[in-house]
Amino acid sequence: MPVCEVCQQPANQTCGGCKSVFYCSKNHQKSAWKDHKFKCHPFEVQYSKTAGRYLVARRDIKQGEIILREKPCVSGPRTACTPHCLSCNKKSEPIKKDDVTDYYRCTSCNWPMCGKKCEMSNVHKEECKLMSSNNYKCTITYKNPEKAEAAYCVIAPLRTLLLSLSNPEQFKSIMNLESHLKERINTQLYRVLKTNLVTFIVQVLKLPFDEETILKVASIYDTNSFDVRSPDGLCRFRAIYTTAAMMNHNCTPNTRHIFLGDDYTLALIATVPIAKGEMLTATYTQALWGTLDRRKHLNSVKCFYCNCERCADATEFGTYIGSIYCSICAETKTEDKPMMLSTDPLNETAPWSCAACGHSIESRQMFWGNNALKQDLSKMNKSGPEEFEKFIKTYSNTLHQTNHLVLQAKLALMQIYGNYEGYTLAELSDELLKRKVDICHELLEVADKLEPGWSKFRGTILLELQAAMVLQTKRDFDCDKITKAGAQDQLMESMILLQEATNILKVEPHMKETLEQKVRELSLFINSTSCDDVKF
Ligand SMILES: C[S@@+](CC[C@H](N)C(=O)[O-])C[C@H]1O[C@@H](n2cnc3c(N)ncnc32)[C@H](O)[C@@H]1O
Repeated sequence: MPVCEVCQQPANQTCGGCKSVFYCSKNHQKSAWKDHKFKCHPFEVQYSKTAGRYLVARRDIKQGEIILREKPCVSGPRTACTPHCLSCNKKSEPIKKDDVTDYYRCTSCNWPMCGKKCEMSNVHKEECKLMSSNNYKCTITYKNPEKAEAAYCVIAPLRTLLLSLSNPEQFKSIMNLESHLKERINTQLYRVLKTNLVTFIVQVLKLPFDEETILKVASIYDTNSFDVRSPDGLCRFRAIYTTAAMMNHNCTPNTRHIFLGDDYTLALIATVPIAKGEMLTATYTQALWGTLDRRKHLNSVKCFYCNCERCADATEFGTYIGSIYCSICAETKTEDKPMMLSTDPLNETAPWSCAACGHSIESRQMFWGNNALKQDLSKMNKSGPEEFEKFIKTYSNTLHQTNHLVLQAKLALMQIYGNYEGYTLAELSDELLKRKVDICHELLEVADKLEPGWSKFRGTILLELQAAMVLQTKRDFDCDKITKAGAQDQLMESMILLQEATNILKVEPHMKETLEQKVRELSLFINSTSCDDVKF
């Protein structure tokens, strides 16, 4: 018989939030809430030999439910980044004084900061005192503001090490996280850290930590930290959330996370219904990467090979996102040209072959080909559609319509058509408007398979799609391509998409009001179309 959390007497009522504690009465549940609310999670930590600790649902979790809210335990700049303020993490803006351009700098330690307020902030106080008392001054110069500065690699580990004095409990919980130091220690990055970071902590700041502890902290960051960005994209840093860090990876995750408020509280959201006993998963990679790239990335930055259902399926749930057309069968005139597929997707060295003609290539050739085209994509002029459209056309004999590189080009096009200068929705020709709608449909079909449910990816596509569809309906009606009843049906269809986009995205910072406004505007418009004399 379970016992009451408060009085230890037999209890038959359970907390509905976590289903893990019991109470004998409503009164005792109420009195315990002020402490329990910080521990009331609908999940628990379990362990497996192959994947370490992971989170499992203790009860059924609804789609869209916020599963966890957690404040960062510790945070700091990324290992190498362009100058950012050490306090508010905002990208540093140069200022011009007496013909000299430079950043505002902390008057004690010389690190680029925003101004006096940031310089005096609590987050910077301790590290600044320590650096100044050891006569250390930051040597970053204002030369190339876009250069990633390796000097930033010392700050986040330093802050974590200082926690051992100011908050030993928190320090302990961080040191308890997976580090993979053994796998990282002989890498190029850790050889550099051994010189830079360890020297800085031990010799410059004269702190009493050994090399292993210092590198373990760096390694814990690399394994567990979240890449945090402010909604406007100006602030970027990494932070450790010790509970969320228990979440394992899956290439088709069932959660997504957002950062809320000035303190960047992490909110974890269920993107699909999660049944009691199921693992809660996040993705540590990109949905629009093929299996070869995802598994290589996970192995190099998180030290494991993913063996999830998507990785094990050579077709990646029928999307064929990592595949290319067979070069031997390329001339086939049919709609379904044969594709090259990995003969063993969980083995990155396995050859790729064509089921139709048996032609086979080494996986390294796939890597090289992917890398070369990825480089092309990354260098493209992102302010207009021309280069992305040309890319898709140029490689249409090799890359099929849902190949990952083509999808990345289409994602860029979805954003450009309808949003960029010269390509706003109203400025798009009928042909380009149709192009936008078609691209959105294609991306949505892939998103439904690879990031289903309430993922941000699906929400964003739905929002773009409905806006383009509404305009297309107006234009089609105005030139008598469709009847009024047909137009109303299409608008209702757009409304369904908009409502789903709203459900998915309204939790994102600053999105709720804009989305609700869009729903109001579209419903007013739909109502107005029922008048007899309507002109759309
Ligand atoms: C952020 S931690 C997650 C919690 C971790 N399992 C632990 O015990 O602390 C990331 C590490 O978990 C492990 N991991 C996460 N997802 C995994 C998966 N799908 N398969 C195997 N290991 C995984 C890897 O060791 C990875 O570096």
